[in-house]
Amino acid sequence: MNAPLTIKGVSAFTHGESALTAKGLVKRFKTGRTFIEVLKGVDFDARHGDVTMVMGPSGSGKSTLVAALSGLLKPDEGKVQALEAADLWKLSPGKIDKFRLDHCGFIFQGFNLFPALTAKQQVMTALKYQGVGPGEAGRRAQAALESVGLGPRVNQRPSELSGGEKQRVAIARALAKNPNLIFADEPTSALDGKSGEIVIRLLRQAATERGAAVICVTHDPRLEAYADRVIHIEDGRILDDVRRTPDANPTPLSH
Ligand SMILES: Nc1ncnc2c1ncn2[C@@H]1O[C@H](COP(=O)(O)OP(=O)(O)OP(=O)(O)O)[C@@H](O)[C@H]1O
Repeated sequence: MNAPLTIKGVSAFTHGESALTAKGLVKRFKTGRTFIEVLKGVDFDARHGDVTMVMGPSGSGKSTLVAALSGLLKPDEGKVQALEAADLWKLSPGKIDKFRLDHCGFIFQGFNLFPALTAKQQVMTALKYQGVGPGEAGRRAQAALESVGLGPRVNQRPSELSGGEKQRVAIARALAKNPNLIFADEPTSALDGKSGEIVIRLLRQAATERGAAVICVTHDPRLEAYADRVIHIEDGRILDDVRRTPDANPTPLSH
């Protein structure tokens, strides 16, 4: 699958082409009087069309790594080249925000939905921030929600949705803007097997069909079946990095 793709806001790219390259990432946190080094010189890269899983024990630095790669948390040392940004952390804070808005989709554990908004309004709001007009935003929000199987739920608020449905709204919101980079941090951990499977399949689809580079932090070894690459991190260092072929028929997560 090598057809060049054109995605809104970015020049054509090809499956397998580099989407993001980080070199020598170091992050320290101050705890009391001492500093703990959570990332110890991490080199990382991700390609268009790949689902890259980041796995490792609790506290190993996975979320910190994703935050540093995605412009959410400035590393103390190192460089992140992402899409056309040669050095993300050299950009002004406003430009980093704009980069995230234009190119990144985030799917985190807590859903981060606005309690007062319906599913459709959640997705529309994200698109409006990007400058999409209300009519177009409405159409794209409806389509995104239908694509995650929430067509009948578009007018429901978070309190009226199950955990799995909320996570699907968060995915629709992240995918509606056609992001080139998708960062997911434990996207299935709060979900039952069936909902988790829908979520990981949608991420797989975004990589395969749209050429998004999906970077997914997980504890769940069953998600490996959907990955093109599995990176193990321990104590702030990458231990191994294995390329694989995603399973054609992964075992259902509900089993
Ligand atoms: N803002 C912070 N201030 C101080 N320490 C922090 C901060 N954020 C993270 N840490 C510490 O950094 C280490 C790595 O945290 P991180 O969240 O990256 O790990 P993780 O691998 O994602 O863990 P988990 O799988 O439990 O989510 C942990 O020891 C954590 O306590």
